[in-house]
Amino acid sequence: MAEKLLDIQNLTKYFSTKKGLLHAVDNISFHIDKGETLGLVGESGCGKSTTGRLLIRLLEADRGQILYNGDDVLKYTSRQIKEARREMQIVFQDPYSSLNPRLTVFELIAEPLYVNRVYKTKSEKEARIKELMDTVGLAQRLITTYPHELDGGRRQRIGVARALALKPEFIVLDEPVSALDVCIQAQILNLLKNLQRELGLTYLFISHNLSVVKHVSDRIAVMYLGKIVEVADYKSIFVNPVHPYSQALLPRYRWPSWMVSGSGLFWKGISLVRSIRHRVAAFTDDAFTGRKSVLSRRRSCCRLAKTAMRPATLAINET
Ligand SMILES: Nc1ncnc2c1ncn2[C@@H]1O[C@H](COP(=O)(O)OP(=O)(O)OP(=O)(O)O)[C@@H](O)[C@H]1O
Repeated sequence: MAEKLLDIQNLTKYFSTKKGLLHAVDNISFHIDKGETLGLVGESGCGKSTTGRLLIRLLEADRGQILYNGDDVLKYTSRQIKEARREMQIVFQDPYSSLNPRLTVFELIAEPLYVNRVYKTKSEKEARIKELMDTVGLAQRLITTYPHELDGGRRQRIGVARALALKPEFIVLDEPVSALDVCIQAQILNLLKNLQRELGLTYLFISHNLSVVKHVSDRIAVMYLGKIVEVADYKSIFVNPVHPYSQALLPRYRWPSWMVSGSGLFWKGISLVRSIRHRVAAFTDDAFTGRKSVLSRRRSCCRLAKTAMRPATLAINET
C-alpha cells in the first residue's frame, strides 16, 4: 500500500469580505501519497490556489490538520516552518510576474540558496546553480540574462529551478502551464514528469484545464465552492464521474468507456477530412459552398483591373 506524504483533515479557510465571510476552503479532507501527482480541478474561484497555499503555510488555516510525514504542519513554530519550506515548494502560474525583473537568471536561482544559507562557499553555490540550470534544461549561456529577455517556457523553467534549489520532497504546481503556448506547455509538463521520476517528487497539480490534469495526474480531486466533492484515480473520474458536479465538469466523458476511444478516433478522422477539404478548397472553386477559390478571385481581380485601365489608356492616346 502507498505511503501517505500528506494527510489533510477538515482543512478550513474563511476570508472576511465586504459581503461577509467567504468560505474559500470549507472543511476539506484528502491525502497525497509519496511520489504521486494529485490533480486538483474545479472552476475559477472554487478554492484551489488557497488549498495549495494552505498546505505549505503560505496562508494560515482557520481550522483543520495537515499531517506531513505524520507531523502536524499547522502546529509548527516559525523556525520549523522555515525548515519545512525547504521540503515544500511552490511553482506559480505566471512566470511573467512571479520573477523579479531586476535579477539575472543566476541571481533568481541563487535567491533561495542565499536566503536559506544552504551552501557555505561561493563556488559551491555556483556549481549548484549550474547543476539546476542543467536539470531544468536552461542553457548556461543564459546565466546573465534577465527574465524579460526570455520566452515564457524558459521563465517557467527558472521557476521550477528555484523550487528545486532546496531539494524539496513536495511541490505545489499552481497552474504551472496556463500562461504558456500549447507546444511550450507540453515541454514543461514533460520536464515536470521527468523530474518527478528522477527526484522522487510528490506534486499537487492545480489546474482548470482538464486535458492537462489528465496528462499528469495519478489521482484527481474535484473541487466545487470550497469543498472537495470527489477524489478518484484519473480513469474513474474521466470515464465514470460519480458526483453531479464532476459530471458537469466532464460532459464529454460521460460516454461508456468502450465508446470513448472509438468516438475519439471517429471525430479525429472527421476533422482530418475537413482540414484537407479546406486546403483543397482554397485553391479550387468549392462545389459545396459555391465559394470562389484564391486563384479564381485573383483572376477576376486582374480582369477588373484591365477593364478599369482601358478607358484611361484610350483617353491618354486621344489627347
Ligand atoms: N486574500 C483574499 N481575501 C479575500 N478573498 C480571497 C483572498 N484570496 C482568495 N480569495 C477568494 O477566495 C476564493 C477562492 O480563491 P482561489 O484563488 O483559491 O480560487 P481558485 O480556484 O484558485 O481560482 P483561480 O483558478 O481563478 O485562481 C475566491 O472567491 C477568491 O476571490
